[in-house]
Amino acid sequence: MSPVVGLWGVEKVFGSGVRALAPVDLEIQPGEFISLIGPSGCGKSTLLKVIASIHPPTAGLVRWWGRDFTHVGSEGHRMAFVFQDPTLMPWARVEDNVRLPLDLERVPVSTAAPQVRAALEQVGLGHVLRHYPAQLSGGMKMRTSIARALVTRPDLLLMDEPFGALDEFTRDRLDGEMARLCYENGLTTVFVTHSLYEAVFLSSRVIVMAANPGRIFGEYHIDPAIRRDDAFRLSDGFAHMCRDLSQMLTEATHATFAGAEGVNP
Ligand SMILES: Nc1ncnc2c1ncn2[C@@H]1O[C@H](COP(=O)(O)OP(=O)(O)OP(=O)(O)O)[C@@H](O)[C@H]1O
Repeated sequence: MSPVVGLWGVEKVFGSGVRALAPVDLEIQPGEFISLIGPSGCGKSTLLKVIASIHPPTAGLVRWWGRDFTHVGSEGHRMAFVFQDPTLMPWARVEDNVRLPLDLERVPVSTAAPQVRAALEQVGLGHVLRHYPAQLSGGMKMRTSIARALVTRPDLLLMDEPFGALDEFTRDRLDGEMARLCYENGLTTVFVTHSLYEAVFLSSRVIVMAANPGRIFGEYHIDPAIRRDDAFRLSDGFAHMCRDLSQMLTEATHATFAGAEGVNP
């Protein structure tokens, strides 16, 4: 079976000359929850945007469900992106914000309404359909943004540090909700984060990146069958995995500096 997304020998050099991605090989399998983590500037967002086809690669091959990007968007091959900023329309009610992707596809409002309600219920916001963004907390705004991504029933969810701006308590709660949502539905997810605790809590595979040039340094696997709940967060196993990953991140950071010396003498 083809991976959901496959990248082979993918490089990205920006017009400024910055080599954001050295050759990257990555195959994302159905149902995986992958986190991208690594030092600032190592190309996490760039890699996510290449996967989203927001950035075309400079070299290499990317395939979505075994085909080129023109096939993405059809039933069974849908992708959605969640940014760090919830980017809600302030003048529109929550339900209208969430309906936006369906409006853009010209889905009739009567057909869209149950999908909008279901997406909002998935993120625990079934009771604020008629609210405006200004009436929501930061966590609720982000949940609305996630509902807007879920409303198209994506097969691949891409998230660029979605909870980075939230307080730790809200973030932990949203992590728990995301884990439940993604694992229960077998939703393939790629998630950029700066938090190794968040990466361990959420992921079935953590990709550790190094910088100068941006590249994959290593990966860390976590049993997808583990229940992502408070008991897991407090367990010795969790602490052990965080220590392992922290060690790998330290090595990636050293490799970053070694790489920087090599690339920019
Ligand atoms: N649109 C762009 N044009 C030029 N250079 C860019 C662009 N986007 C990113 N870069 C550069 O590419 C490199 C990788 O950036 P990227 O944002 O992917 O890293 P990151 O790992 O996500 O960083 P951070 O953790 O700080 O968010 C950086 O040197 C950055 O300055």
